[in-house]
Amino acid sequence: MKDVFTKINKQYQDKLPFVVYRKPGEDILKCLLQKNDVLHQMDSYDTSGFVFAPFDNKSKSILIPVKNSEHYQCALAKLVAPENIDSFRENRTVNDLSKQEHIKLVNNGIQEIKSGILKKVVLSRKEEVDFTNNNLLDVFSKLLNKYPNAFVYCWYHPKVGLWLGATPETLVETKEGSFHTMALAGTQPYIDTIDVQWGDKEKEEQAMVTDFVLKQLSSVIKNISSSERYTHKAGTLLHLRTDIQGGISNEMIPQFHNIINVLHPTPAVCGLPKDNAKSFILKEEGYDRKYYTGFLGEISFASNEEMQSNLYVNLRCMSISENKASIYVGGGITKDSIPELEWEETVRKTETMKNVLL
Ligand SMILES: C=C(O[C@H]1C=CC=C(C(=O)O)[C@@H]1O)C(=O)O
Repeated sequence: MKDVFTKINKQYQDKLPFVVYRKPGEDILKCLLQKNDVLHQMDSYDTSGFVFAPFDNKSKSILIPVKNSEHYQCALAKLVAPENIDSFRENRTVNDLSKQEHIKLVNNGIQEIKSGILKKVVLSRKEEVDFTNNNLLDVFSKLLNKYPNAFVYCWYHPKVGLWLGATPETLVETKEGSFHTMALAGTQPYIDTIDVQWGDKEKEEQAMVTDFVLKQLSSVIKNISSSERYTHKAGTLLHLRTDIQGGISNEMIPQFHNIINVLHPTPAVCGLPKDNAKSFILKEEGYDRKYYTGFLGEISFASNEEMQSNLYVNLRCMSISENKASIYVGGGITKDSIPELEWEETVRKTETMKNVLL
């Protein structure tokens, strides 16, 4: 692992693109080090590499191609068991201006829902904190250890920026003809147990995601089925989760971008109806989400041998520039949302990143 970290440090100092990541629950660290600083914008999925896609698909996704990169992988030291992660602690100071602005945004969202234009909208904000730790890989190691069930990554391109995250949400996994995704929504703090009750608001907001995903996929994925809804632990938070699976054949691979397009952005990060929610977000949020609530991960569709993909929604993430880390957080708004509680949920979500920074 030390060798891989040395190579990544050198790559970063040389201002060359790289990504280093670990899939949920695995103990293998993988990295791709691009040999030049070309910005590869993706036109199709008929390729192999690591995709980094923005929320707004009007901007193109970026690929670190396997073809132009050195790739390494190594075993990780034994991971901290998820049970050992601290429960959520209330230890935060509040920025009153951000709070007022977010509450105003949520109130606007609720109005739009009450007027019938939207059913659900996911509203977010960006919070800046000092980033004084100049050892990037130290922060990345903390993410790996604290969030063993998350997809943990550090991604860099000199023409785009530096991003880190630990996301609990899978967008799409395909392997040997099988397809898997999830509907993840609804949040409460983890306090010592996952045996918790969920309110109607959370159940409804998560059901909207499940229904949307099942409906969208029914025409493109074979034998689609879904699990019971259950509680999923993500660091110091809990979410409601439903697993959705089906079959995908090699002939469907050329249609892969359609599958992505019907799903992304799901109502877990955007809203319903999708187009109205997206317009509302782009107009009202007042900042650029960039790659937050986009997606990222491996695709391997260039050869006939090992066609597979592992893509995750970019949540619980931050971008870093100079001495500032920008932490991105949001939450699903429905007719039953209480603005003050929605604000508190975003504050709790910032802790996923703050836990490794402060
Ligand atoms: C939009 C985010 O979370 C989504 C995923 C899980 C739970 C969510 C919620 O309870 O609102 C969100 O839909 C975020 O973490 O910024």
